[in-house]
Amino acid sequence: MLKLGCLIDRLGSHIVSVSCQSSEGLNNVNRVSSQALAYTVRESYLCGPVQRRNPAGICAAGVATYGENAVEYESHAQAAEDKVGVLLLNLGGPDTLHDVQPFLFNLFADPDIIRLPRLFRFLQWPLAKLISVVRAPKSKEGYAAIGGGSPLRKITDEQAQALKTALEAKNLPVNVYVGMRYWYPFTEEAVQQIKRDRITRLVVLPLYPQFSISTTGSSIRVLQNIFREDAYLSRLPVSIIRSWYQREGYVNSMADLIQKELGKFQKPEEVMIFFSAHGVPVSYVEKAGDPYRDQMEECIYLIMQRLKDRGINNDHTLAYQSRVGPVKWLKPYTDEVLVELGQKGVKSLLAIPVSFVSEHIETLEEIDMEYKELALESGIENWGRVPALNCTPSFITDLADAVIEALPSALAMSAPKNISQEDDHNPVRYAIKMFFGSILAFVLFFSPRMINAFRNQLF
Ligand SMILES: C=CC1=C(C)c2cc3[nH]c(cc4nc(cc5[nH]c(cc1n2)c(C)c5CCC(=O)O)C(CCC(=O)O)=C4C)c(C)c3C=C
Ligand SMILES: [Fe+2]
Repeated sequence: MLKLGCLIDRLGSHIVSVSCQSSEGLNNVNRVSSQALAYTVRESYLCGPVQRRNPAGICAAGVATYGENAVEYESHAQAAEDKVGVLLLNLGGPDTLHDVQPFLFNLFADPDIIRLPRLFRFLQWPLAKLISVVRAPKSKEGYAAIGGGSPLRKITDEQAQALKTALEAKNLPVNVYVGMRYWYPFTEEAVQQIKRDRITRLVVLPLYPQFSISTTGSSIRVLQNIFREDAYLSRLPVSIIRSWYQREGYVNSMADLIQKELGKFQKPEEVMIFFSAHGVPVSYVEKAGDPYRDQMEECIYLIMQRLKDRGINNDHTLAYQSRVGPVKWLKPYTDEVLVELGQKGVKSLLAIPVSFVSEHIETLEEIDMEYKELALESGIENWGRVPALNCTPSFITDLADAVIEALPSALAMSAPKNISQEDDHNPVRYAIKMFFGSILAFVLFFSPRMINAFRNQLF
C-alpha cells in the first residue's frame, strides 16, 4: 500500500511536466539544416483565396518588391516553379461539446504536456484517456459558456486569409495553411495539402508570440517527425519562426490595444495594467530550460516601454493563469493576485491576455467570466479587458513582414528518422501497451488527489 502511495506521488509529480530535454535558444528564426538555397523572387502572380483543404492556384513567384523591409532573393533554382507556403501552427480547439473529451485526450497524450519517467511511458495513452474523461465535464462547462465550442478554428482561418492578403499586397503570393496540434485541421492534414500543392519553400509560423516547449516546441516536434518520414518533405526548404514577441509591429499593436482600452476608463492613469499569461509547470522553466518565462517578462517590458514612450506610466503586473494538474505552476497565480490587488485598494484594472493572439476559452470564459467575477468580489470596481489581436491590421502586416524576413533562411529539414517513433505504429506493441497500461493507469489514477487535481483547476 505504501509502495502504491509512493508510486502515485512519484507519478503525480511528473504529470503535466516536460519531456523535451533541450533548452530552447532565443533565436527567433531556426535554420533547420545546412543545405543552403538562395533566391531572388522576380515576379508576382495572382493566387486564389486561401482554401485550407485545396489551396488555390499555381503560385509562381518572380520579381517582388517587399517595401521597406524588402528582402531580395537570388533564384538559382527554377524560379518559375517557386511556390511559397506559409504554415500557421496553432493549438486547435473542440468545435462542439462532443469534441471536448477527444480533444483533451489528444492534448494529454502529448509527451510535451504530460511527461512520464521512461519506465512509465507506456502509460501515456491510458493516462490521457483517464485524465481527459475526468477533466471533460469541467472543460465542457467552459466551452458551453462560450457558445458550445472553441472559436479558434474560425479565427485562425481568418488570420490565414488576412495574412495571405497582406503578403499579396507586398507582392509575395503564397498559399497559407493552418495546422492544429490537438484538433482539426491537424498539422498532418495541412502538411499533406502542402505536399499535394508541391510547395517549394515553406515558412512555419506558430501563432504563439513566446516560445514554450508545451506549445511551439510540441508543434515543431510533430512537424519534424512528419518531415523526416517523407522524401519530398525532408528536402523541402523550411524556415521556422520560433518566437516573435520582440517584433516592433507586435509590440506596437499590443500597445495600441492597451492604450485604446485605457481610454475607456474614467481615470485612465489610475488603472492597474494586469498582464495574464497562460501558465506552464515550473519544472519546464527550471529543469527543462523552457525560455517561456524569460520571454514573457521581456515581452511585458517591451510593451510597457512602448507605452512609456507614449506618456503612459501606469502600474503594471504579470500573473499566470489556467493551471491544471498536481504540480507547481509558474507564479504568481492570476486568481491570487486579483484578490490581493482588491484587498490593497486597487479600484480599476485592465486585464491583458498576452500569451496567445486569438480569443479562446481562456479569454472568453476564464478572464471575462471567472476572473472578472472574482475581481469584482475582491473590491475592484472598474474592470476592462483588452481584446485579443485576432486580425488587427497592424498585427497581420507585421506577421507578413516576419514571413518575408524568414524566407531567405528556408533550408531543407534533414534529420535522421527517429526509430522510437516506429514503435507507435506497430499494432501489436500498441495493443500490449494499451492493455497493461490501462490496468496500471486505472490503479494509479484512482487516488482522490489525482482526480481532484484534474477535475478542478485548483487542488
Ligand atoms: C501560450 C499558450 C499556452 C500554453 C503555454 C499552454 C500550456 C498548457 N496548457 C495545458 C492544458 C490545457 N490547455 C487548454 C486549452 C488551451 N491552452 C491554450 C494555450 C496554451 N496552453 C489555449 C489557447 C487553449 C484554448 C483552446 C480553445 O479551445 O479555445 C486546455 C483545455 C481547456 C481546459 O480544460 O481548460 C487544457 C486542459 C497544459 C497542461 C499546458 C502546459 C503543460
Ligand atoms: Fe493550455
